Amino acid sequence: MYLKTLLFSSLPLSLLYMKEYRLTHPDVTVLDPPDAIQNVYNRQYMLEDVADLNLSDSYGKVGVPRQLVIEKDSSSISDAVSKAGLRLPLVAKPLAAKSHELSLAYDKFSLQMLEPPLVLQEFINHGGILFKVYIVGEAIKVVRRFSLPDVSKRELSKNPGVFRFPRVSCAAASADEADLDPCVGELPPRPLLEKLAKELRRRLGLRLFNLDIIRELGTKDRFYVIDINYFPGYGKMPEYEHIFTDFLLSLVKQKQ
Ligand SMILES: Nc1ncnc2c1ncn2[C@@H]1O[C@H](COP(=O)(O)OP(=O)(O)OP(=O)(O)O)[C@@H](O)[C@H]1O
Ligand SMILES: [Mg+2]
Repeated sequence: MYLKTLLFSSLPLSLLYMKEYRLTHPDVTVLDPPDAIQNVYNRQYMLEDVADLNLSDSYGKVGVPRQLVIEKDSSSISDAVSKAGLRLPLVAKPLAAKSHELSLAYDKFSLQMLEPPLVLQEFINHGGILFKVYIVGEAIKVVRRFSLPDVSKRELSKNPGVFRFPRVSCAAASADEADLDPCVGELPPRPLLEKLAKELRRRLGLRLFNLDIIRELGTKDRFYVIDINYFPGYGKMPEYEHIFTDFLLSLVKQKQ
């Protein structure tokens, strides 16, 4: 059966056009609606659904790092951070998720060197390992990646300043083959990920996305979602050919 599908990435221009197009072409399957996609393009809102979900069961707890949005005025950042009670170090991320110029701020005084608009997020030590959880409709695939190393209290006092760091996902090698400490490298429990993916599919209104998840150092079951990407590089997902084909076939079946 012939299935017409559309993927929309050039936002927000396509938004209006899409709404009209959907009305005039009801036979076309839209994989994910542009307004839902747009929500995960802004770091202020992208993690809101994870925070609201506040998932906690016998397999673990999933939250988001505490964060603060700074719209403008870098001189006010230090006060805003104190007021919000955020702990250093902080990861500074541009508000627009398409920009990847991230930095790590070690001390309060250098916060004024940051350039708003940005999101400041508490840095969570996680043993330098990150879990990329790919979601394709009902399917979930998890891979391990090397991530930023932990920051000790000693380093924190010895290294004042703001450090820009390169795009970690481009540099990071797969940690799947690495000989890792089981406390750090063990994949998050499958039932927990299934629950999380199911809820987020519904709340975000999306079918094609990934989650960057870390496990807090020294814990077995305390997880944080630090980033959500729409339509990530599925080429790096093992078995993507089967997973994607099955996904498209399931759409055909639904249509029938
Ligand atoms: N709150 C945090 N605690 C600890 N490490 C973090 C935190 N936020 C980000 N990182 C580290 O910084 C990296 C990049 O962060 P993030 O994924 O939010 O940025 P990004 O620009 O969207 O990157 P990418 O496109 O590579 O996913 C993460 O892979 C992780 O190593
Ligand atoms: Mg990321």
